[in-house]
Amino acid sequence: EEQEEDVLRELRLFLRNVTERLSLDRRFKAFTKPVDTEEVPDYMMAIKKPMDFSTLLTNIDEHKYATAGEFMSDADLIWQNALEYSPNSDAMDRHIRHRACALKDTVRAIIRDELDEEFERACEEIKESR
Ligand SMILES: Cc1noc(C)c1-c1cc(NS(=O)(=O)c2ccccc2)cc(C(=O)O)c1
Repeated sequence: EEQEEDVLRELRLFLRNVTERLSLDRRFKAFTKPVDTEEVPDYMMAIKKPMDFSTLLTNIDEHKYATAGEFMSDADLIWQNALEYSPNSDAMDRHIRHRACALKDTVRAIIRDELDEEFERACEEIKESR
């Protein structure tokens, strides 16, 4: 009903705000759009579920996330994929791994500081009731 739609609208506003703030951080520029398979031809063979900030925003707009937890699972894919694809000791891989680790810590810090536990529980109850 209406109150439930109000909660889900507030969730989408919060998730868009988090995603947009991450997209503005210069450290995370490589995560703003899908990895370019022209530039990185073997990427799709190595990574089964690519993810990036622009795809997160599209998913939010398509009401794909019923809870912040579901959003976190996709947001975590971004840094997990980067660690998986860039495991080597060369400078480029180390660079992307540092950014991936910074992204992991930044997402967790934002959610811990800004997501109200009661609000997330309300989203989970709406999801269970549907
Ligand atoms: C993310 C990610 N996961 O694996 C890799 C590798 C990256 C990643 C992706 C991008 N953006 S891109 O796929 O459009 C591109 C790749 C190569 C040349 C020019 C553009 C940039 C960088 C970067 O470090 O600059 C790294």
